[in-house]
Amino acid sequence: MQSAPPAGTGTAGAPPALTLEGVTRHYGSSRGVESLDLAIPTGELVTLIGPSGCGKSTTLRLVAGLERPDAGRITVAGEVVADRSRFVNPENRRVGLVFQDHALFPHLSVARNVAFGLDRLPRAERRKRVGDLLDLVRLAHLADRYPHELSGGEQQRVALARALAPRPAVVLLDEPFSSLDESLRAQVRRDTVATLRETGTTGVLVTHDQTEALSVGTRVVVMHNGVIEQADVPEKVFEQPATRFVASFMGDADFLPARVHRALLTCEIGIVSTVPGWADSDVAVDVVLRPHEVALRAEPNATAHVSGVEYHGAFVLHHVRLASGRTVRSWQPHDVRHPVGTAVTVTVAAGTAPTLLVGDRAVTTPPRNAPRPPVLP
Ligand SMILES: Nc1ncnc2c1ncn2[C@@H]1O[C@H](COP(=O)(O)OP(=O)(O)OP(=O)(O)O)[C@@H](O)[C@H]1O
Repeated sequence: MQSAPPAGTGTAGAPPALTLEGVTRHYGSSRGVESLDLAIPTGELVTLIGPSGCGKSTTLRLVAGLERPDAGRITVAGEVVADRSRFVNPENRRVGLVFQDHALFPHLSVARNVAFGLDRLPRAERRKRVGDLLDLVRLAHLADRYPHELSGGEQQRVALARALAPRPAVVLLDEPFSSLDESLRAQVRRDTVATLRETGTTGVLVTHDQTEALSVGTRVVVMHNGVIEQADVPEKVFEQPATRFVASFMGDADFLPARVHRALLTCEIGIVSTVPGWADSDVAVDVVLRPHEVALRAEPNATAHVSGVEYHGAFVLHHVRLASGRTVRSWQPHDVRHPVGTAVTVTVAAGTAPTLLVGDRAVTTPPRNAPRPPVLP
């Protein structure tokens, strides 16, 4: 499930900055990662997201050379760094690392931290490179300080400068903002992304935060149980999730049993939409409804009732219990609040083209051998 990279990245004719082909790593009987396939062109910033234990860190460790794959091949800027017969040590891969805790050397000054990976450069060149990097991350005035004399955001910028200094082909960022408090986080994230873009650096950024994954990544890779469920541009991952898992993990989603009959999608709440190209179908599916697509109208005779109201500031999330006992959620503007117990009619906002699932997979064309909808009495 891989898509073409977004326009504007990659260098014509150049190999991808990073390629994983069939990369597998098991730990005894537990699956770390399984058959990962991914190609990241130069200049892309890919975000890697998934629940705890899905294999994100294992993927980074394999690329960094801190682990060996059991099978498959990893290529960095056209050079095979790991496969069945070859294993390049971490220090000889063109891979930079930025960790959550920054992992700076406490006994070295800022400048010497940044210079750490540059020992092969002549002294004058090394000094120039360190100066350029400190200018880039706006820390030249703190070059002689030690890590404990820096704020969390400054430490993170030093870690980024240190990772970029040897001109890596790829920088791996393992939850780089999670130790920063909320107010600092957004600023450091903006600075980091700007620095990566300015230097044209290819990045893989692991995050737990869906908004971060969608807003920062030129492409988002969603992992689950050691496999890649979907790798695509953020809009596709959110608006056209490939699987039930991606639909529920990336944003809020409710699922209702539905039917596509002669190109008309219906479910418990009535007609949802037309489904072009399904004119000859009569298929049972599940429809994915996002709370921002669900509209409510108070109506005394309606069979659905508001079962919960959550105030989120700008918006109010309404939980609605349908006649079947199933629940859907609806975002309403902050000045709309239907009290618990209100009878409401539920509809889907005009123009919505919801995701349809057969089993756990999204379908865009009428599936062969799809389940027939139950015959209603
Ligand atoms: N050294 C190890 N020995 C045994 N099992 C391991 C080892 N490292 C990872 N695993 C297992 O491999 C799977 C993937 O772990 P990994 O650390 O890559 O997940 P993750 O997505 O990074 O999780 P988190 O978000 O919690 O950091 C998990 O089931 C984990 O228990």
